[in-house]
Order: sequence, then structure tokens, then C-alpha cells
Amino acid sequence: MENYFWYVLAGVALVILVAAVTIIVGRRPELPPADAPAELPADSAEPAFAEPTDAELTESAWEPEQPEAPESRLARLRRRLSASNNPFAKGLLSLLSADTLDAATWDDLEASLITADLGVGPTTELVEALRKELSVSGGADADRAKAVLRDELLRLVGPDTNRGLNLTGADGVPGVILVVGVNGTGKTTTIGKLARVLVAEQHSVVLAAADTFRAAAAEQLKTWGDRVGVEVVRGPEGGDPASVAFDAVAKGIADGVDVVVVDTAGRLHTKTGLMDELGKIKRVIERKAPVTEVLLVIDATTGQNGLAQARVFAEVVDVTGIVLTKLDGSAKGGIIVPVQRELGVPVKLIGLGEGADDLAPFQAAAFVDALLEES
Ligand SMILES: Nc1nc2c(ncn2[C@@H]2O[C@H](COP(=O)(O)OP(=O)(O)OP(=O)(O)O)[C@@H](O)[C@H]2O)c(=O)[nH]1
Repeated sequence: MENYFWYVLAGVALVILVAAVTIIVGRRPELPPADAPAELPADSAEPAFAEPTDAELTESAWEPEQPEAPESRLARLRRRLSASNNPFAKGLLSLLSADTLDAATWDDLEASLITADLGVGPTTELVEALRKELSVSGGADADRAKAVLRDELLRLVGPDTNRGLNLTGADGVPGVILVVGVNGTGKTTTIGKLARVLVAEQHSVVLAAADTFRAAAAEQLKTWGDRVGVEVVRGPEGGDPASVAFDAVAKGIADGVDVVVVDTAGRLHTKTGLMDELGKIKRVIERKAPVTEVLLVIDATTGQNGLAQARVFAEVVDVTGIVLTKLDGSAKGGIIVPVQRELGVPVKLIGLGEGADDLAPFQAAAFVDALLEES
């Protein structure tokens, strides 16, 4: 009986102990794990879970962006070109309208042209032509100097060259644009901008992310495509670029689109490696549709060095047009002349900024006029 009493007492004590421990533990504030994000203070105006915004609620009604209309885009880009290269052109004009055109003035003029990346050969030609035209009278008035400079620059740039993109595929298949060039020159950005231009001009487009070397490149292209509602065909990172290009062209044919634009990796490992890779991409695409345009992208700020690298690409694929990027703010517009001359291919498009609509068709007369515009 006595034992029974002690058992009951021990049982009651145990129950009280368990209850006490439960209450104490229950009251202790729970500590967040060490790596948890800091909680908002209790009086923060921001709720822990923000209410969905109107934009989020209407996400299902998402509409692709409307790219800038061609006319306003061109007018804006012409102003930008003029603003970035104007100091150079003004310098030339003030030299040419000096009272006397002496040897020192011609030297200064030559130095300015070389600085603007016109290249030695074209600079010599231009200076010779200007000397012939202007030095007869020993000096020139500003208007005459400007007219002569305009004519000579235009002659160097090539006023009558056909610079249109060949977008028309044979027998109802899409036109195929293959975009090549050293990495970092602006290939992916150019393709994104080009897709916008094509959409603005009512073309239907598919993009191929055949730069499988860098996962971010495919992601970047997808973002560009999504913005204007253009399909982007991708493959696994490190996968076969030719197979991505093939799938994209097959999709373009199946969907009946007008143009397929193919992004490629720009690694300059070895010339043979590059030749194999680009050659294979082109061959595989052409099982489905002819490549109608091969655009080589060159960064205008890299000068002669960029030109030397571009030459390797031109040797391994038949380039049909050049895109000169980063012409904004570089005052190196002169590079257009040696680029065309050395590669034997016209500049067809120019990049004038990082903005979505900062790509313009290259027009020789408009370009020279923008350089010489009064501002
Ligand atoms: N200022 C300026 N920047 C540009 C222009 N075009 C491209 N860029 C910038 O150049 C950088 C490189 O562009 P990408 O399009 O990634 O170059 P990429 O040739 O595709 O490079 P990889 O994918 O590495 O082969 C980006 O920061 C672009 O915003 C241009 O016309 N002007």
C-alpha cells in the first residue's frame, strides 16, 4: 500500500514536470536558422506577402512590345551618329577652311583621319584628293571645303553599294541569316535588335540560339525574343550548335515564317576549329533551306585589331554583309572604309547603342551627311 502511494506521487510529479517544460519551450521565441533572410520589422509598411500588382493580375493579357517605327528610329539614330562623330568632322572642316592650307595643316588633317580609324591607304587617298581640289587657291571657304569633303568621303564609303539584307528564301522556305563574329562584339544584342526591326516591318521571325557554348547567350536571346513575341529555339548547354540551327530552320519552315536568324558562338580557338564549326552549321542548315545572308559583326571600337580578327571569320565563311556595332560615342566612324575595303563586303547595319531599337541600316549618304551636319 505504501509502495502504491509512492508510485502515484512519482507519476503526478512527472506529469507536472512535462507540463512545465512544454509551457516554457512553447513561450520561447523561435530563432530563425542562421542562413534565413532577415524578417521585416513588425511595424514595416510592407506586408510579408505583397498583394499581386495589377500588372501581375493581368499577366494573362500580356502583349508583346511594339518596336519603334522605322522612320522615327532612323531619325533618332541619325541624330545620335551625328552627335558622336561631329567633333571629328568639325575638326576636319575647320582645318580645311583655314586661310592657308600649309604642310602643317595637311599633317594635322592626316592625323585626324588616322585617329578616326580611316586607315592609312584611304587617308592618303582622301588627303590627295582634297589637296588637288582645294589647294589650288591656297585656301577654301567653309562651304566649298564641306562640299569637297562630302564628295570624297562618300566616294570612299561607296554611295551605290547594295546594302539590303537578303531575306527572301527560295521556294517558300524562310530566308536564313547566319550571324558570326568574335565574342563580345554584340552578336546576340544585334540579333535581338534585328528581330525587332523585322517585326516592326511585319516579318515573322524565328531565332536560333546556336551559341550553346555560353548558357547565358541563349538566355539573353530568349529575353529579346520574348519581348517582341518571337520564338527562340534552344538546345542543351554545350550541345551541338548545328542541331539547334537545324531545328530552328525546321520550325521556321513548319510555321511558315519569313526569316530565321541564327546566333553562333564567337570563340576564336583555332582557325580550323572555327571553320569546322561554322562550316557544319551552314551545311546542316542547308539540308533544310539555303542561307541567304551571312552577317559578320565587328565592334567599331576595336579598330585594326578587331579587323584582323574579323578577317579570320571572313576566310572561313562567305560573309555577305557586315554589322558595325558600338559606333555610338566612339568617333571612330572612319573604320567603315577599311572594313569594307579589306573584307570586300558592304557594311549593311550599324549599332548605335545598347537600347533595344538602336540598330540602323547603313546608308552611305545619310552617314556622311550626319558626320558633317552642323550642330
Ligand atoms: N554601346 C553599344 N554597346 C553595344 C552595341 N551592341 C552591343 N553592345 C553591347 O556589347 C556587349 C556584348 O554584346 P553581346 O551581344 O553579348 O555580344 P556577343 O557577340 O553575342 O558575345 P558572345 O555571346 O560572348 O559571343 C553588351 O553589353 C551589349 O549591350 C552598340 O551598338 N553600342
